Amino acid sequence: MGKCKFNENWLDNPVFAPWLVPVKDVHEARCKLCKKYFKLGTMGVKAVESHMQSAKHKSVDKTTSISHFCSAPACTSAAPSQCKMESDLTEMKIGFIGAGNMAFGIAQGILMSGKVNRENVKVSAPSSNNLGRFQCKMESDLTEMKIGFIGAGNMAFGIAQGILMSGKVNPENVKVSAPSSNNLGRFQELGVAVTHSNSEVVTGSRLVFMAVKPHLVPTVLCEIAPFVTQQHVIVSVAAGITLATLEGLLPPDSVVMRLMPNLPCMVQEGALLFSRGSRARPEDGSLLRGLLTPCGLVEEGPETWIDAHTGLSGSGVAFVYLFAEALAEGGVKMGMPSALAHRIAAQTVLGAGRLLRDSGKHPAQLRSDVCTPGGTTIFGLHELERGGLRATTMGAVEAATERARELGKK
Ligand SMILES: NC(=O)C1=CN([C@@H]2O[C@H](COP(=O)(O)OP(=O)(O)OC[C@H]3O[C@@H](n4cnc5c(N)ncnc54)[C@H](O)[C@@H]3O)[C@@H](O)[C@H]2O)C=CC1
Ligand SMILES: O=C(O)[C@@H]1CCC=N1
Repeated sequence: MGKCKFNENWLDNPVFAPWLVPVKDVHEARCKLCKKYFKLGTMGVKAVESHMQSAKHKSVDKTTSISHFCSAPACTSAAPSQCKMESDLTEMKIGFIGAGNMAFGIAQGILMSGKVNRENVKVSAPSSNNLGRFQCKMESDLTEMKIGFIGAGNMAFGIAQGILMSGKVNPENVKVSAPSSNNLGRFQELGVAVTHSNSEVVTGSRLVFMAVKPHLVPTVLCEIAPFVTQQHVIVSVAAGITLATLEGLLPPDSVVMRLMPNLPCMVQEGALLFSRGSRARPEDGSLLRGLLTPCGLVEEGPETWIDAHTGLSGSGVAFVYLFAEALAEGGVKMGMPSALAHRIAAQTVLGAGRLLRDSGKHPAQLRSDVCTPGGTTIFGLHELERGGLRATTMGAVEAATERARELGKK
């Protein structure tokens, strides 16, 4: 999916106009009230709406709370004063005749305001074709959804932090389980509930992330199976563990998905790929995507890609860290203070990554842009080629992918 650009028309929206500012990078925008840049990612205007719904923004933008109702695309021409005439939105019954894109856009906008009660909205259409997304979207109002994590390790924390930073998920609706209290403190600091009981997480959640080490997944699935119903969505992040294994150990008709995230979800710059199990509907995929979008790039693909993504990106993060460490140590070897060299290496990796992603250029093109003929870079690149960096890196992705496949067979 392409990355969204800033649309000048958004500035005509009276709800956005008081705070939204375009910036040099067309894939970003700035909130002048929060003094914060935020990415448009693949969400476009939804990212703008999402920022507007964040706790931080709401805390500084008290004056526009009523006009948030107008944030749906179809409401952009309505003035805030018109909206204020509707004094009791929570009680109002709202109907849509027709379930097309415009109805969906308006419904989504008014529900995101949090001021309209989902139960008070009804949609009619002659066929059920378009109705699923209304049901899914209404049901999935993320602020209401109960989310569980089984396993309180690094990856569970990364995802929890990513989704909570969006402000869309209420920390009170999140619960995490682990057998010991060792890792639970940092979750409590996020405001989420903790327990030692996996079954308590399942019974109290609609969507459950299975985030234990792969070899523990079968044991934990058998433990929770009696509590899993068709209303649950079980999302495993365990490397290698296949959808067939997950479905085979849970009750028939369980809705299961397989997700491979990576650690930068923690800073909302993850790269995530998921696959739906045989009983997971497209709406379940949309639900997961909607939930995880604040964690970074979220893609859906066939299950055969998940192990490759594990090698390329799940593990790939560690390969990049190794390279960053080596860059810094090169600087130290050449006489630079260690702390400074590591700060510069981190910034170099970050800057190179952002330019690669945001320019859309092939890495070979950017590499060529850095190389002055007869200059420093080509001498350095020659050394890397001599050392087989490219082949070694491809081999690392292959080895990690094969290991994921192997884990899945156990
Ligand atoms: N760390 C990473 O960068 C990534 C990890 N993953 C996957 O995420 C999963 C978790 O990995 P990490 O978070 O790195 O591991 P971790 O070792 O940091 O966390 C595992 C957690 O599971 C808990 N646990 C152990 N037995 C349990 C049980 N019976 N019931 C409930 N919780 C139990 C542990 O107490 C710990 O909190 C693995 O399956 C891994 O393949 C996927 C992508 C990236
Ligand atoms: O090393 C592992 O097995 C996990 C999966 C991908 C990243 N960490």
